[in-house]
Amino acid sequence: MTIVLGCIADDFTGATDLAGLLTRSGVPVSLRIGVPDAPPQPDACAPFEVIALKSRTAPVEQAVAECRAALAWLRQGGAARFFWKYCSTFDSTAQGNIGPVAEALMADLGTDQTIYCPAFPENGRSIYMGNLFVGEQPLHESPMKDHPLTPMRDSNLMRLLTPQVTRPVGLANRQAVAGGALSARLADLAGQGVAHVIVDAVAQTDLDAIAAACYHMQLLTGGSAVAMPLPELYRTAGLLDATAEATAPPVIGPGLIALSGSCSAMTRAQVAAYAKDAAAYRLDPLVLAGEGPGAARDWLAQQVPEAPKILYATAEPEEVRRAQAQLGVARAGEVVEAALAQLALDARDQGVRRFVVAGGETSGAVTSALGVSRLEIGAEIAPGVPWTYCQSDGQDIALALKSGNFGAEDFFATALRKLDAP
Ligand SMILES: Nc1ncnc2c1ncn2[C@@H]1O[C@H](COP(=O)(O)OP(=O)(O)OP(=O)(O)O)[C@@H](O)[C@H]1O
Ligand SMILES: O=C(O)[C@@H](O)C(=O)CO
Repeated sequence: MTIVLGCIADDFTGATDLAGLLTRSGVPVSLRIGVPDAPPQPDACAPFEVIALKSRTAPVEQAVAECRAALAWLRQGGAARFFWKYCSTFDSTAQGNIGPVAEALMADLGTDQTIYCPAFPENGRSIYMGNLFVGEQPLHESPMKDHPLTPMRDSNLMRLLTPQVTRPVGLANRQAVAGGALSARLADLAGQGVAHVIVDAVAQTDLDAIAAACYHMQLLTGGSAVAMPLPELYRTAGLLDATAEATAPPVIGPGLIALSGSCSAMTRAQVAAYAKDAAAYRLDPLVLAGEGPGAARDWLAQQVPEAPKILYATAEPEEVRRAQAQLGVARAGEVVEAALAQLALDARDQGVRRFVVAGGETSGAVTSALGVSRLEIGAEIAPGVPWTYCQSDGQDIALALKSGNFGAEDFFATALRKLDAP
């Protein structure tokens, strides 16, 4: 099948978030882990293809190269429209790659304008006058200010994006979006040479209006929610006639585990809630850096595969800062990711088949260690978090990859319950 929309996501939880929201419309969606080595086979492609990268904190050159390779693969599969998915909290490092990737994709596609819309109202992310809010807080006052890898200290998307790009940045504000004037505003900005347009959105109706005005653009960028209306728009425009076949999910063995490397505020509450009833082991980056994950692996080896358990490095901001001060930001993250990846492998070899993983970077490390290349999208657990199915070492497994701030406080228990009763 020809690819109708080719999507590139900068982390794994973001990729499952996007794939899950697109799946709501009943279109076939395929999620690949990394750019496939083999060229796309038309009979093995879905109209919506999502390629998951682990490029959010990668240096600009590396992120650009990976995203251009993903674009080339998707174009080979027939895609003419593309979506660059980054975080709904616009997570990027000081040398952020959101803008450079967008500019590189625009250059490859020969297009002069794109939009930036990370808003996700269902999960409390909104944009007003170019400023991003998390719930009622501006981004820079929200818990995202303490993120271990991408602390967000400014809420203004124009100020965040401008240093990342070479061409002018502009704003299409809520008045233009809600007043039906977005297309005119984009044309006006294009006339002024504005290549990068931040678009306000505070409600799903705004996102519907944005998608309707922009679905024809070669490149759209944003969070998952602005992509959600695209399948229906493509259907109406005659670009898409496929509907996903209803297939029964594979039967998944009962062994289960939760692994958390996210230090986001919601994950901290979720870990605390789950640890009340599950066996829990806390990973300390300083111990991991000195002694490796041996003690955690021994602990895991003592656990019953079918019993609820969680291994987590999730910690309060002061503890994260303490580990980073001793190890450096990158090494602190790496030892945790490497340990959780090893523990996932151990768990699989012990017979665990149900994995709930919190954190995008963490999910990237775990999924890669499990040797997964493609995910089937299953039932949604919470907005932006579906169950997914894949094979690891020839075994059917289920993975729920949870973005740091998504899901309610009882997420881990809810996820595992919903696997059997969606
Ligand atoms: N105690 C800790 N000290 C220092 N770094 C930590 C600690 N615990 C986890 N980390 C690192 O913090 C990073 C958290 O990023 P991750 O993407 O996994 O979570 P998240 O940002 O909350 O999730 P998402 O991107 O999906 O919203 C990882 O690199 C992880 O290894
Ligand atoms: O957009 C979001 O918030 C998530 O899909 C994500 O990217 C978290 O890493």
